Amino acid sequence: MSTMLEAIGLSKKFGGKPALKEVSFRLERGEIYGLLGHNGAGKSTSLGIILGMVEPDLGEVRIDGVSVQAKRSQALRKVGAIFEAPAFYDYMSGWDNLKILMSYSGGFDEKAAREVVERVGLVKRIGSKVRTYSHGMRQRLALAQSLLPEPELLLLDEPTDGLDPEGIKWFRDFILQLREERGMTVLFNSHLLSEVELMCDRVAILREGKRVFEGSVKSFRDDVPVYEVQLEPWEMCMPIVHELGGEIVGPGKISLPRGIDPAVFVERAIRAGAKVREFARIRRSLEDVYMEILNGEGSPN
Ligand SMILES: Nc1ncnc2c1ncn2[C@@H]1O[C@H](COP(=O)(O)OP(=O)(O)OP(=O)(O)O)[C@@H](O)[C@H]1O
Repeated sequence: MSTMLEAIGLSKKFGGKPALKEVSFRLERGEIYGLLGHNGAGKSTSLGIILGMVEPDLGEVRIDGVSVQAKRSQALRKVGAIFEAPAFYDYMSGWDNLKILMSYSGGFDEKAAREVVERVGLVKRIGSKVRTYSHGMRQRLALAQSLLPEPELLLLDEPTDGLDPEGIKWFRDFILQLREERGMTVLFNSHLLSEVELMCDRVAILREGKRVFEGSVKSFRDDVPVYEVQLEPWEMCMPIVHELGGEIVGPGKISLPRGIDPAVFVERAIRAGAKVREFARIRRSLEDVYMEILNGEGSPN
């Protein structure tokens, strides 16, 4: 694998207030990477710096080895992006918008434009005025525009924001297919954790401008198992939790403390006179991990 994007020690202050503090991450070619965090955590600032639209106070971004800060247009040659609300001319058709956008950057290529329009499923409506487009159709047009430079790296700012469930699923399948067919590398930020979980290989979580977590979605799902046990009588729970740790998560239900061998826990519970009614390995979602980290319980890895 080779590195597609490197963000190295990015720091940025706005009016003396830090928005990013020494944030680094790296995307390998073909990776889908999610940038997560609460409102104001620094996600858009990171994307802005990567796109050369925001100047970092410190740090550098390299795309395929080329510095965005030193050689912006060369570095961004292989990049397609949807950043902030894409500005289209509402009184023109989707097609004419694409024509204009292409003419800004090297000239109109009808064949390439037809291909992207087909790819994003806008063929039937590409001749209609953008003012008549739904939010989902605008997003498709924005995606078409981001694909025009035949990018190897896509940067997407809240791409699923405001889409309906069908639109969200379409977007997910679309991105996964782009990666499958072209080895596309994708970096996006989102608040939709369930979607991020389905799409991303790795995620970084930012909190108040600092990167507080980076990890593979698969690893935190599989490597840090959480077990739940249902005991009877349920009154047994308190003394057992008191002795062995864990958390009561329902009547008679204990979430086992992390790191303890579940067999040891169950054996102790039985010895104490409890009956084990249910025992389950719980799959932790990205949301669980996100909440744990941002609520300050520390990193799971
Ligand atoms: N142009 C700017 N001028 C002043 N402050 C800014 C500017 N851009 C961002 N900030 C501040 O920097 C911090 C990080 O903002 P940023 O937009 O990067 O967060 P975010 O994680 O993208 O948030 P959201 O999820 O709400 O989009 C915030 O405190 C924000 O108010």
